[in-house]
Amino acid sequence: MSEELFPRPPAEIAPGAVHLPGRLDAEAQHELLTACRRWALPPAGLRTVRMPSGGRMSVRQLSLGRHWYPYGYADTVVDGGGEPVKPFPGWLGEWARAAVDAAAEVVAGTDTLGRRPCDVPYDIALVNFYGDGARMGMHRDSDEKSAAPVVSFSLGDACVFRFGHSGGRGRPWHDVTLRSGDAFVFGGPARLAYHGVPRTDPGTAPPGLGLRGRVNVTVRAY
Ligand SMILES: O=C(O)CCC(=O)C(=O)O
Ligand SMILES: [Fe+2]
Repeated sequence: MSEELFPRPPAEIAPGAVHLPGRLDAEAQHELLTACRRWALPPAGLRTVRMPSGGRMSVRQLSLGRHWYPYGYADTVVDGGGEPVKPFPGWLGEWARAAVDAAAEVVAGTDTLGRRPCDVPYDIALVNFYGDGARMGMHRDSDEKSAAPVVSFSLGDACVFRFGHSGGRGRPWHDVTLRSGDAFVFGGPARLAYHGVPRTDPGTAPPGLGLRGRVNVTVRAY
């Protein structure tokens, strides 16, 4: 990304966890954001997630392919209006597989991210919308049966993405800044690591994108 003051090379944050800065160019970011805006409309659009504890997530969310609710997957919005979930688009699976292949280049010499080229049948995406002040606590993505890598794409405001380990929510962890267009892949030994978003940095979205806030799309295989 030429406008960055300091270069941001791809980096293996932990074994199996790879940050791919600037993975999506401005056109791809715009394309993904346009799709997110379409998906966010009802039915089965953006909603506030209620936790079993009675609290609400500050992040608003929608699902594609299968509906995620705390804690499982369903074909319909079982904790909302009961509508069928929107389909998972094939092109998003292609983007995810290509990102896994790019991440595998970074960890070349290890097979932590599975077979090359990536042949994972990605079929689920969670789209998270972070308004000012929204955050996501430390958690694991553990409701999928598949051990395939998770691929996340970020749009809009930058955030601190906290990536820990599978042994618990606590330290050690790495804080990584995810910016608009970045991808983050976590598989292999990192697949069940705890991670979260302690904060976003409002107002840091690329001016040309036309987004206030942050959108994150995580692609998974069920
Ligand atoms: O917003 C992010 O970057 C992370 C989202 C996440 O961890 C999730 O949807 O499970
Ligand atoms: Fe997650």
